[in-house]
Amino acid sequence: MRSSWADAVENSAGGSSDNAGTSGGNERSSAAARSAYVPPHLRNRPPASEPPAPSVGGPQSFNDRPGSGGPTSGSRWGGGRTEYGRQGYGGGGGGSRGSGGWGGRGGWGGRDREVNPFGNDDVDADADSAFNEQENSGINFDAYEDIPVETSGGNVPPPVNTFAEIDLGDALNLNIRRCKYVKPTPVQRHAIPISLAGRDLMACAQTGSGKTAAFCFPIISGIMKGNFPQRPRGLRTVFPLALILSPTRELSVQIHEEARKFSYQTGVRVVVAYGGAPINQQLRELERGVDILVATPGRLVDLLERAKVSLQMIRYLALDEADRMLDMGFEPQIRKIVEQMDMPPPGERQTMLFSATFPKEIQRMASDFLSNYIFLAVGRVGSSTDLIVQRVEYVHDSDKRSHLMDLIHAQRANGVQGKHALTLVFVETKKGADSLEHWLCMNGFPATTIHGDRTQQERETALRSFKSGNTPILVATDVAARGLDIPHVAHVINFDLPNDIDDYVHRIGRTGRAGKSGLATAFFNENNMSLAKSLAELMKEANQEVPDWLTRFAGRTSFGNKGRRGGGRFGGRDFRRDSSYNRGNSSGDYHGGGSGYGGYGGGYPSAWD
Ligand SMILES: Nc1ncnc2c1ncn2[C@@H]1O[C@H](COP(=O)(O)OP(=O)(O)OP(=O)(O)O)[C@@H](O)[C@H]1O
Repeated sequence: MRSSWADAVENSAGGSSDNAGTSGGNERSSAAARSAYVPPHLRNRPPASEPPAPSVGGPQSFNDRPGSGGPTSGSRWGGGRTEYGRQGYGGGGGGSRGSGGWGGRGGWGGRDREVNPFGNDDVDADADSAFNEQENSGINFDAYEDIPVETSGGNVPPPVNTFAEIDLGDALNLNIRRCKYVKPTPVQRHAIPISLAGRDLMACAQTGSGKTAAFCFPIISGIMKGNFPQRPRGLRTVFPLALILSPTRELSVQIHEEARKFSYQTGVRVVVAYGGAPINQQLRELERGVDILVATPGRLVDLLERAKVSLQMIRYLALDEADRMLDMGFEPQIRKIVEQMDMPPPGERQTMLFSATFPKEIQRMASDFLSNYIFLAVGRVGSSTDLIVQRVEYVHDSDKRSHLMDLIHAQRANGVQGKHALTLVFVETKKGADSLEHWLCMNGFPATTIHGDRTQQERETALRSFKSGNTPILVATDVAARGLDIPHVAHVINFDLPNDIDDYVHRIGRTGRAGKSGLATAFFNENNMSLAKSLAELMKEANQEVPDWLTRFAGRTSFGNKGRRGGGRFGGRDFRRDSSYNRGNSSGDYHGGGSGYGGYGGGYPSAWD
């Protein structure tokens, strides 16, 4: 235990045992309740029942739970915090500029006016000044300059250094300037030319490094410029050209918001569909036209079974958090969507898989969805960014709460508090999240929680209150571990460590994003021994100080460490380069790519940047 933090620890303020069970709170839990397959003759009937529409939340005290009390004294922490709920996310944007260039149910219809997602009127002037100042949203590009990049696959298109080098189209370029993106991040430098060249891609890049834009830009640009067959008209079924799948509702909402900014005034219409929100509202948005559909798998399967969406015109498929989408929880739904409905097969669509982590076994499975693909790794697969200072402290379960309080007090004493210092606390169970949130509130720390047992409206309200700084502590299960881009998360605390090192990587990746620094603290004890080796390795790779006691635990193989991160810092990432893979695929054309896939050291082209 570090003395600087541990010195302040006093007697435990009451133990909690939040470690039991598993985390939940994603589409997995709702998947079981999905309606059964609807035969064609019953399709297009109105759905039998709808989930109730979320009510508009009013002002609430302290956190987002009615009746949740707590001390009201203290400068920033006490007092009645308010969260103002609003209607849940309904789907695509609001209107249209009327280009409607793709017929059928794509593009913006003539009647609608497209709402400006940048939220100001004088966007052009704003964009120009931002461009001229050569400013950006604070991203520190120097932090990324020395990151090694590996690509493997045949005929890899060269990377670019600027957005100007790529012909994304004027309207999209203007939006990039409106977003204040001055130059591409490393993953964007490589991934965008690969995708624009029409190649399938499996891309692995660190958390917070700009993967969303890396898959959105080529899709939007491709739809803007593409010459697609007329989509059927007059049916109650819509035919999107692109599908972006993500594992959680909140992440789908976030991707939708980003994609709407990137596609503003391009004529490309983006709609989101996710579980827990009224389906009718989403159907209305779909019927107004959709080019890019962002969805969670469960809600999409529902829409497909109701024949409200057809995938037969899909030209672009992107899986964000692809390893999560293909793990045991989601794989059946993903296979159903991608392989068993009407989506064109690999080779006839372009497929892009993105994540910060990509275990080999998942890569192997993912190759089913790809054709002659390029593998791109920016930094080591599954590594954390050096921008995050990682601390790990030995804390018994019974001491965790008092230790947490000490950390938060220390933050306050250091002046790191308020709107610009949000703290995200990860716990293992939904019950544990509720209990810790309640305890924090009772002790004068404004906290809220997000997990799978809360209603979608509660989840959205909690997230909004956290983002705004009204409730600067968010207690979360893994539902918030992936993809969420929340500015000002200064500290991620793993109150309960996850069982899998990749989950740890995603959790701590909620801080230290887009070139900014962050802090991650983990409470480690005897329950986490199986993580000791991979955690010590990960920290070492990221140039972090590894406590001696953790190194000792890591050295004890009897704790069942998997140690699957071994093999050198920058080597052996594309599973196709493994000798075992090549033994089983001596033809070398497993991916339909024909020649060039000779495996590691055997003609499998690999380039380092
Ligand atoms: N070229 C750029 N210039 C400046 N900021 C950028 C650029 N590209 C992306 N960003 C910003 O960087 C932040 C992180 O991007 P994004 O959420 O896409 O990361 P990510 O790689 O998908 O992370 P995660 O692995 O956690 O999902 C966002 O706030 C985004 O707006």
